[in-house]
Amino acid sequence: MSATSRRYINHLPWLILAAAAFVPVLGSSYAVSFTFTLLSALVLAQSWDWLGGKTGYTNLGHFAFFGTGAYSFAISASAGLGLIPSLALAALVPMLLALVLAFPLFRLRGNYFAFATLALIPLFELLALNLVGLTQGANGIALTIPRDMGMLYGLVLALGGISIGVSVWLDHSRFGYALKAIRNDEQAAETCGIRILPAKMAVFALGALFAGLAGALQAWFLGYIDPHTVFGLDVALGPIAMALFGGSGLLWGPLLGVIILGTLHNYLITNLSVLQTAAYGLLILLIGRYMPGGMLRSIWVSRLPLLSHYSREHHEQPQVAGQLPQDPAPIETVPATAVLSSQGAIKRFGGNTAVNSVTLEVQPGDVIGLVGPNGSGKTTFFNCVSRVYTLDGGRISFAGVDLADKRRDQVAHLGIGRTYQIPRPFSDLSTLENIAVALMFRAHHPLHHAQALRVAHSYAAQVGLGGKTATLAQDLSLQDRKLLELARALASRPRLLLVDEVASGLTPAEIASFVELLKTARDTYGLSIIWVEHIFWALAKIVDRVVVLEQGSLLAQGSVNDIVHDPKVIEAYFGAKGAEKEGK
Ligand SMILES: Nc1ncnc2c1ncn2[C@@H]1O[C@H](COP(=O)(O)OP(=O)(O)OP(=O)(O)O)[C@@H](O)[C@H]1O
Repeated sequence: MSATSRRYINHLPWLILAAAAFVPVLGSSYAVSFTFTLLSALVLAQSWDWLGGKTGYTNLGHFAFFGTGAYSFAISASAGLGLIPSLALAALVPMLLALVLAFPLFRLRGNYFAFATLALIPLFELLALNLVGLTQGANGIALTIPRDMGMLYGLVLALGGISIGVSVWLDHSRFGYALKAIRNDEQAAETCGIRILPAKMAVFALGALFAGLAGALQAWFLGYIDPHTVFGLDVALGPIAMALFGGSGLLWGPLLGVIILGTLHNYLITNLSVLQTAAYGLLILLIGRYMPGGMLRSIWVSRLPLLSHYSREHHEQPQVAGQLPQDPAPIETVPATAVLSSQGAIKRFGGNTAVNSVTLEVQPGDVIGLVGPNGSGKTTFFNCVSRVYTLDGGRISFAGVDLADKRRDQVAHLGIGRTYQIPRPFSDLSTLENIAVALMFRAHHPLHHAQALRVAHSYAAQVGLGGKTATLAQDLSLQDRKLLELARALASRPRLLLVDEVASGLTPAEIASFVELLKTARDTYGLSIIWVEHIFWALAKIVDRVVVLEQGSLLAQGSVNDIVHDPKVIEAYFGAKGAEKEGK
């Protein structure tokens, strides 16, 4: 196949959209109505996917915003408000509604979120039925504004094009990366400095705005709405099924789903009227069973050389020639005061006191080894510092700032970076994108997304991942994922780095090279480090002091040599007999 034909195939979806512009010129009025319905479904499916596919929240109640937009438009147009103000209200009301609903809804995750949003649809249908003064109840509203099919078609086409433009923008923007980070791991996203609730609210409201406008156009197109037409559960899930069918999270997934399922739905309605819903449902079940990621991700599409790029999510991989672009953020001077101060910190889980009155000070440039038997509270202490947990007593402050009322992203912005015992990179982002997220959302000198992606190369090279910048984090080995987490944490430019059990699962050579990396990081950035580790020989190479926890309490602290010979520590690790043996 020639390069030109290949280029056409690459731009096929845009050509399909462009072809839709000619339907009113060339097609029958039936074709215009049918394409209008498909475009309206495209706006709904595409806007649903910003929260569903990009952010990982299954919002089954997206249609509630469609209905709210339809009613806002119908009510204001019937009140003689005029086309533009009525359309503006149809955008504004669902958007404001989404912002209000976001507070209770985003307290939920996974299936709970999905079911809570599903409940919105019957709830809004009931409201529309009962707020008779506003909605005229079951009688519905007949629109007085005359139908202008040319304008309607132009508006829905523009809205469809803009909704795809928004999806493209999300793939190339800082905001889009925040959503992808949230989809992967909310806690890790916060650790990179992302404020997750406003990001989720913004994408929820944006989707509601588009759904509301689609509802307004549909109301105008139909000339009449009643509660069931715009809030009916039988139609509400259609656009979601379309996005899932085509390939949720992929740029062209919703469009493909809309074309195939929309056409099929239309065919079944006209040819199989009694069984059409059952046949449609069966087909969706079969697709879910045999192509769980949607059609575009199915093996036969992903293996076709010409179509395979449609089955992959967009990843940015700017190439850098010659010398790697260095981070423009200046290295901060090391402060004179204590970096971290824990005064009598207590954390309980029911009757289990996991951290018991721990008092500890970390001075600028200190490297501290935090050790203790399994379950002694080391990770819980880290989680208290990074505000995964709220203290039950005592106080932890960083550079004099009490962390008690800080969110996780604020803790990250103050200058605390961390890694996790089981690495938590953003699995479906590449090495480069993982690091770039930290560069985009750090407090100190945050970078624009394009620059962040270029500078990320130098952090990847620093930890030895220079040859794996395009590899998805989920495809990296355990050691590489740990290195990636270190690079991501360093890119945030922390002043204190919490490193949680890096050595487990690594070979001695890998551990030794990790120690060298930590030393370089300490010397380059003037970092303070607390390293939770069981392997004393590794700690001995770098730490200034070892702090021992046992059953949540601080048992001892001192040099590595003092600690390994301390009978209390030996007893904590090996029991009384071990201590006796060591004493002999
Ligand atoms: N979320 C939680 N809910 C209930 N108990 C918890 C929770 N997290 C930790 N614990 C308990 O707190 C205690 C300390 O656990 P923690 O993971 O902090 O120990 P650790 O010293 O890091 O252990 P390891 O070396 O095995 O990682 C343990 O008894 C653990 O079971």
